[in-house]
Amino acid sequence: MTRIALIHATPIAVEPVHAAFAALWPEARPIDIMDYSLSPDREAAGCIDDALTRRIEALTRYGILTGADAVLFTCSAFGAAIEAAAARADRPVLRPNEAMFRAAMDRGRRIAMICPFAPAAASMQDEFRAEADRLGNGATLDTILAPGAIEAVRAGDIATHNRIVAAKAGELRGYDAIVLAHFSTARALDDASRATDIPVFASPQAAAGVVALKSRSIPADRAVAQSLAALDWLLAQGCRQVVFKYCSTFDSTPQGNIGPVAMALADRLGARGVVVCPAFPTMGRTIYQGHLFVGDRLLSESGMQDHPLTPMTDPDLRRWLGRQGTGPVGLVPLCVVRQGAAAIRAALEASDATLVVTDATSDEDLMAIGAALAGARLVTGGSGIALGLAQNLDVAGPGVAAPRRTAPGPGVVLAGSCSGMTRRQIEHHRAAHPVIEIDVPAVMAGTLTPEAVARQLLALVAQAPLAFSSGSPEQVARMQAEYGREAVAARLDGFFGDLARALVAAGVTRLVVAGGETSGAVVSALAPGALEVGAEIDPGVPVLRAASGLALALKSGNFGAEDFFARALDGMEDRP
Ligand SMILES: Nc1ncnc2c1ncn2[C@@H]1O[C@H](COP(=O)(O)OP(=O)(O)O)[C@@H](O)[C@H]1O
Ligand SMILES: O=C(O)[C@H](O)C(=O)COP(=O)(O)O
Repeated sequence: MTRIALIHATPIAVEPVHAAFAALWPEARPIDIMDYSLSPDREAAGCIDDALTRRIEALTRYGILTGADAVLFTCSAFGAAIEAAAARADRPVLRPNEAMFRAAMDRGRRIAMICPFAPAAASMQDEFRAEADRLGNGATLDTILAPGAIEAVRAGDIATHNRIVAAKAGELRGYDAIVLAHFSTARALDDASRATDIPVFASPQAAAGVVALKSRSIPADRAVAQSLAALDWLLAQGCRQVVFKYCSTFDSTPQGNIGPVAMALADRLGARGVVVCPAFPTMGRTIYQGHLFVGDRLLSESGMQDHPLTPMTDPDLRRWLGRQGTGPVGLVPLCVVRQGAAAIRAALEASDATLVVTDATSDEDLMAIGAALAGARLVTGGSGIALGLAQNLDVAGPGVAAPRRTAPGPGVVLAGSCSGMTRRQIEHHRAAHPVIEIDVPAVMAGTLTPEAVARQLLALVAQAPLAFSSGSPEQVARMQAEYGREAVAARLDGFFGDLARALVAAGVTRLVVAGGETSGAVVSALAPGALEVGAEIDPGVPVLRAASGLALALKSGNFGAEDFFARALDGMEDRP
């Protein structure tokens, strides 16, 4: 059982943080280390002096001596000292505000912090500044003191505390998010959320993180290194379950990257019997006897055998992983999955293999697999695997925020996927909108520039134009034979990235992108920061909104119905 040393500088933080653990992570064992002189001493010192810094370090060492897997400070007034202690510790040492600040910055740049304990304000401002600088997002934090609130809670009058904090929240205008400064203030989260339309965040509840990598088809050693770095970061945030998400068509080559990355993550986490389940039944991706199907076809006959970067020529997931050097791979067959969560868990635990392909042909199977994975350190799968994982988390969340608004504005479609579905969607779009074919040989020869295509698109922007590079398997094979697979992909990635940048710079506010790699290139070039997930346009493809107001739909080549492009652009329009 994971042991977390909680270090409290004030008694008023104890109850909220325990309540948060009980709700969000009941399997953990939080232990309390209390030095209630810290908070008044901090107030008297007026800053984090040497003596306080040494005390924070000693407490961190003591927390580790108790055998804790991580140390969490519950008082917000010691940021720099905690950072210094963390640098010397051999396991995660966390400040209370890290996750909350990031969650708030995901909502936009203008953040307000309601702060009942004035001496904590300066160091929290510093922490916020450091995080905003690290992310380069230009976020600003205004501190709003809430006189009387801390005194009320110290006197046990929670109702008054909550009323004061909520009243402050209700007065705020023009902010993208409000954060509540201390663990003790989290008590007022519900009241404050009711008092305002602005999303409100508190420390204990803001504790989830996603890292999006573009590692599907880069060299395996780089994919492993990037994934391990992401894992370390997530562990440092205190994450207790890590999901390695890959495509539900298992996009990879005999060199990787799913097998090597999954093995490296399992090794770092000491995990065995790790589930491998790319099933996404809603999209026709099912697994039976370890073989992946797309609709009523084996994967290798579904069109994926012609994929430009990751041609999937073998539907046997165990054999495919074996070619990627994973060693023997286990199987939990459908007949066991149908016996339910306990049987699945027992089968995974009994397996000698590190990786275990798990059959699933329906959403009910994914729910049972999800239940079996409660507490598993590592899970791997397509996006469908998430279906059954949420039930293990009793997360109310920090309140539902009002969706971001997109200024109605010009919309453009970019297609780099060569999948059959994308090519049909392009033809469908052509019937009512202008469609421009990007001349790939001219791109490779350097005679066609992204700026030229941007100019063509912008001239037609009122009619929802589309530009595509998507070629038939024969055209793709010709380009690759002439220039090499990686060179074509890299050049087109760069082209789409520059094209998207030029379009957004010229005022495009709605962008639909077809193709996973192509979407990765566009997002890397635009660097929009965290994206808010909105309504689902078609299964597996939501509207995404950036803090800047830009709306995106990033579509796997295979996903979406034939009329997807126009519907996606339409779905991004804000309606009164
Ligand atoms: N005409 C073309 N010839 C060769 N390769 C192409 C062509 N058009 C696009 N590509 C490449 O095909 C790949 C498509 O991958 P991706 O965008 O991930 O789509 P999907 O989601 O269908 O896998 C990209 O690497 C892209 O650069
Ligand atoms: O066809 C598929 O299943 C896709 O390649 C896929 O899995 C993409 O998934 P994503 O969730 O859109 O990355």
